[in-house]
Amino acid sequence: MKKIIRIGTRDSELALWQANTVQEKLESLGFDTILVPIKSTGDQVLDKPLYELGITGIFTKTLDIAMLKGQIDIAVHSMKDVPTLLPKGIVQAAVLEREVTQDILVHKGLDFLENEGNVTIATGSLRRKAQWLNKFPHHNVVDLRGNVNTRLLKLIENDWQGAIFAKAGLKRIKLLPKDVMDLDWMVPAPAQGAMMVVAMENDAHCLEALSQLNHKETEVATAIERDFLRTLEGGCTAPIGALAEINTEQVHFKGVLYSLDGKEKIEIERQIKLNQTQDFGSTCAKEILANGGVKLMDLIRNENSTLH
Ligand SMILES: NCc1[nH]cc(CCC(=O)O)c1CC(=O)O
Repeated sequence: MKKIIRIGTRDSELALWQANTVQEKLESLGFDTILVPIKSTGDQVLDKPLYELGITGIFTKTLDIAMLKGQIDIAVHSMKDVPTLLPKGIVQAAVLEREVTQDILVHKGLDFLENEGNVTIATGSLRRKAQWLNKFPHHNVVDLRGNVNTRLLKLIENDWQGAIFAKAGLKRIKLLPKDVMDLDWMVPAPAQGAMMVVAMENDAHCLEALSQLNHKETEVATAIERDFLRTLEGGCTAPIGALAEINTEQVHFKGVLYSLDGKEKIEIERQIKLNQTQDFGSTCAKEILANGGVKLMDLIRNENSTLH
């Protein structure tokens, strides 16, 4: 009998769309699959403390646990939500071709850009908040959480001028409004717009199947961005953006670190040959750390610990 690949996914509309895409690709290659939607409650218990297994990401934790318990074979994630260090035993098995990378502002008219009055923009992301405040220091930025659908509803219900989203997410579930503002000046999150599929490192069958879904260019670009993030953050969340773009034989990289209030910014922009990208992301991060980044990261760590 053929082994059926159990595909674990969160149950938001975007997560299901992404898992369906992986399912269709595997099926068209001749693999048998089944979707296993799992509520992302994060409160399931294993016989070992989570930190011992290296389980951290709030979006990925539930699926990691299901996989370690043997309830699913593979899991599909938005790659930008995946912590840079994977839990023991779980490996990156495929990265799918990237969607558009940029952030967008969903708004109710752009007259606020000329207004002197109170402007309120909503986002739950430190990175987006810092970059917005750097450009518009007099605006208010308020917190906005929940999945994409919830956040769109909250924007409609509240008296805000706009909210920031990843264009890829809204495009995928066909909720991208006609007149959004592309924020091309905003540096996206590392791996934004890409999907990662993980599997158990000893599961040869799934690893072989998933290798056929891997998109090499996206894998290279996201590896650079995540190396940059891993070296810079050291396990703490900070306003960090990174984008590697490949044009034939060249990679163009831009990385930024902001203070939480957006007033300070350290950035790096570099080109490198496509065949020389080994350690490139972490080299760029080390340069930021040497240019005042160590001090800025210390400050962010202190402010984060007084907030929580
Ligand atoms: N943090 C939530 C999240 N994770 C992935 C996406 C969108 C898809 C992507 O960026 O790959 C989103 C929503 C958003 O940022 O607006």
